[in-house]
Amino acid sequence: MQVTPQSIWSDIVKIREQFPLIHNITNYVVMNNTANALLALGASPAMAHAEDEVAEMVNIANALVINIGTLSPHWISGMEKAILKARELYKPIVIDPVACGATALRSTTMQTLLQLANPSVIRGNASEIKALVSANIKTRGADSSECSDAAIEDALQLAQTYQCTVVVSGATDYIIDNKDVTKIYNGHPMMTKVTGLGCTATALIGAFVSVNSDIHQAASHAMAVMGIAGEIAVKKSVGPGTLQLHFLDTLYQLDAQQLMNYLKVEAV
Ligand SMILES: Nc1ncnc2c1ncn2[C@@H]1O[C@H](COP(=O)(O)OP(=O)(O)O)[C@@H](O)[C@H]1O
Ligand SMILES: Cc1ncsc1CCOP(=O)(O)O
Ligand SMILES: [Mg+2]
Repeated sequence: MQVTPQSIWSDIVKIREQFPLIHNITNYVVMNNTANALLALGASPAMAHAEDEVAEMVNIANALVINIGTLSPHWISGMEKAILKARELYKPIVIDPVACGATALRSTTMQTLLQLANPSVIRGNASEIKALVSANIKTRGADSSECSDAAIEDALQLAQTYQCTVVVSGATDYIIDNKDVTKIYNGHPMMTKVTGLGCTATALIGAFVSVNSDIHQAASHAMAVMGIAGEIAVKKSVGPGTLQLHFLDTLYQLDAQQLMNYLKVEAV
């Protein structure tokens, strides 16, 4: 398994040709942004959380993204139904444990959903990944209070527990499973000043796993695209407001040459 400009580009072409439907049960804060990011990449987003329709939506979707950013009881039931249907149909499930460790509701819900889901990928920042492993870790909210390097051991443990790929995002993005560790060095600190770019990363992972069954490679491709689009967009931006706009436009215009010019990856 390698992560190269060519391997990333090959997946982007597939996404743009196949227009995969990505079903997101996500949060109020980022719904619009993540839908737009999926469209800009070339995928087709659907945001649906009602208990009465999620199974039908999963039925036609190519991947399911579960994000616990703004939880409530009915949403949790919807997430459970969607997960059960996705498992029945062998569709990939990607999980974002937003602010896990900040409140008991988030931590307990996440444990229940993870056991139910058998996820393909869990993507969080360092604080969230650590909180998933140790119940005594308390986080301050959606933003990480630690560097991604601090969660490598926890990510490995999580990957072993759920037999899945774990992504820890941050200055360096770590993509970790039982066998491989991939590090992506792309990105820019200003990305942490735009709410929802972590959730966007998780949604893009959904798009990549829908066209690439090598889950570790697909997740690495998504994080590389996030970082590269972020870096290019920052150059055109004067702050987080314009970064949000330029990020979408850059994603839409991303080409093979830019991947060659910008990719900074290391496989361990
Ligand atoms: N210090 C940083 N330097 C470069 N890129 C970063 C940095 N922090 C986060 N990113 C990038 O921002 C995106 C969102 O990641 P992150 O901020 O860790 O997620 P979250 O919003 O869930 O906390 C990712 O693509 C990540 O690579
Ligand atoms: C701020 C906030 N609060 C609940 S969900 C959410 C968005 C978090 O998005 P991200 O983790 O991608 O910054
Ligand atoms: Mg997040």
